[in-house]
Amino acid sequence: MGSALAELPCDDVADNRSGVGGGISDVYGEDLATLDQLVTPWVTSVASGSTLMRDPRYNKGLAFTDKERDAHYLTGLLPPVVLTQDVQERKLMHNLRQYTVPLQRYMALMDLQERNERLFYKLLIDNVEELLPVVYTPTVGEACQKYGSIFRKPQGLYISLKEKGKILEVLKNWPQRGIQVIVVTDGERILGLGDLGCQGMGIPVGKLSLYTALGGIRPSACLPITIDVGTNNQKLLNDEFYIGLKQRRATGQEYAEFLHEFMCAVKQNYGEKVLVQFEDFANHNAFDLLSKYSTTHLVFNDDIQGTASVVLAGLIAAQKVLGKKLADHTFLFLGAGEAGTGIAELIALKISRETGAPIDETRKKIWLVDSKGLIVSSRKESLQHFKQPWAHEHEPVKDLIGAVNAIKPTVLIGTSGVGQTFTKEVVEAMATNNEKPLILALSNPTSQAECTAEQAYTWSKGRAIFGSGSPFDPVEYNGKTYLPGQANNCYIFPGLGLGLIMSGAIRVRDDMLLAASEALAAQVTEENFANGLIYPPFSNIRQISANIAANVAAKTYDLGLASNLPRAADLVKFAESCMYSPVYRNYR
Ligand SMILES: O=C([O-])CC(=O)C(=O)O
Ligand SMILES: [Mg+2]
Repeated sequence: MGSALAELPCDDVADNRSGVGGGISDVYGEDLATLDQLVTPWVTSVASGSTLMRDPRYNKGLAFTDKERDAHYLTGLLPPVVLTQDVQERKLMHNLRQYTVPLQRYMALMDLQERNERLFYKLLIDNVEELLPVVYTPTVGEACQKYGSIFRKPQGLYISLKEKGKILEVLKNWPQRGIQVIVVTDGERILGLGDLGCQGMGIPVGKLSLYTALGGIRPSACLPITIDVGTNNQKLLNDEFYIGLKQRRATGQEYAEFLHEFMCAVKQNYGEKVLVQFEDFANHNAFDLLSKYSTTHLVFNDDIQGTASVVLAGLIAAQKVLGKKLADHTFLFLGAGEAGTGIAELIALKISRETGAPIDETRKKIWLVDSKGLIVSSRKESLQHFKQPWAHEHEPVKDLIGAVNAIKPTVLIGTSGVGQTFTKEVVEAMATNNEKPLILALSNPTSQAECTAEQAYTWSKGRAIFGSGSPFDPVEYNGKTYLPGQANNCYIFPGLGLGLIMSGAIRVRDDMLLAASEALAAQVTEENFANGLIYPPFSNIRQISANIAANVAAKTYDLGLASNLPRAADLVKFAESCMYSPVYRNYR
């Protein structure tokens, strides 16, 4: 026996087989058992008694029925009461709300995930707006900073330089088969918090929880990985609780070879159709890794491509509020790294697709400012390669306010990783030049946001259309309530991933990102627009993800990059039917 299906007798096999995981049988065919036997160095046995209760995938706590307790040697191991999952959920939400410190809520949720996985996902799905900021941005940032101190159980796979030459063996140690999504970081640029080394693990863990909760990928098909090549963070190197290698980062050829071994091992162990999401790598590696592996693997960089796709969706939606086409805007970015240049490139591509103008031309509507000022042609020689396409003809401008005054953008986007850089002067200049300035402060977590929602609304006298990477509460200004949108890539990657997996995609293409953006933009309702929103609320995110997945899958089929045939007639229905449900299963 190898598959999760076989581990426990279970009444509702249908649920088990739904999922992109039923997906297991769809994607891997009936070969899974064989595949398992080939790659697994151990045998799974049927769990019962206390072992069953200690396995978070199967534990139901007080929700085990008397019949189940009887059949699985649990009688007496639990107090007599039998609770429903709904009552358990209410109790846990009540308990969570007692904690006032976000990190305590984070730790309580991580404990739940390790104790009772289905209940964890039920909470997350049913209370997404309340819990997203806890398991994800911004609290996950603080968790990574303190990961060494709060570390209890490894939640993903750690691959350090010590494992050089043995990465394939390390992958085989991971207990689950049928992996469909890997989120990997090397911890060098965690959100806008910089190099957190091995403690970046919180990010792949958090992203993958959202793959399941928001995108319906089975938890057991998700693999968080942290590659530890050292850290240049002296504070961590001096910290006795630091969990990673205490050495400075490997770079250059040593780094490239290690990552190459990893990427080859992943393909060898999981095949062509495993999705590898690169997350929070530093600029100097992120672009190279993406371009190197996008022709041989199913890879996606969330910070470059996911962020680009979510921002483009907001801009497409905003056309309705602003009454302007994308091509009629002038865009200015503060920050010319992964997010900035990634978004800029996708906007240029979209305008080019819409107008037929060559991308070299459409890029000219887009300007970027980095730490040295406006990116202009006279700086070209000294610019990193990913900034060069944005070096347009203009005299040098030394800072953001100078650039706002010179370029007069209609859209201002912050991707600098530096907080409080959209000053009052900058926002006021945007409001002077535009009836409705579109301002996106995308850097995470909240402390790194270029400005707060309150600042954007107050300084623009309530005229800004504002979105941010980290969540902000509604703002009262002049008797009116403003709802800031959260332009975070978590709108995109769960649905995109689902679409790639359900179609059996073998490569990611920009057209799939455009398809994701269009699907997301189409979910914004008149009511949302009336509230000043350019994104739909998260409360409906599973449906949104299913729609994104369907559009991405359709594009994948159209491009001839889908390997799961035949194509389902109704891709939205198919996406929905693939999604993992956290409702408990009955054990026979
Ligand atoms: O994790 C988030 O909230 C968004 C993101 O990818 C980043 O800031 O690096
Ligand atoms: Mg990221």
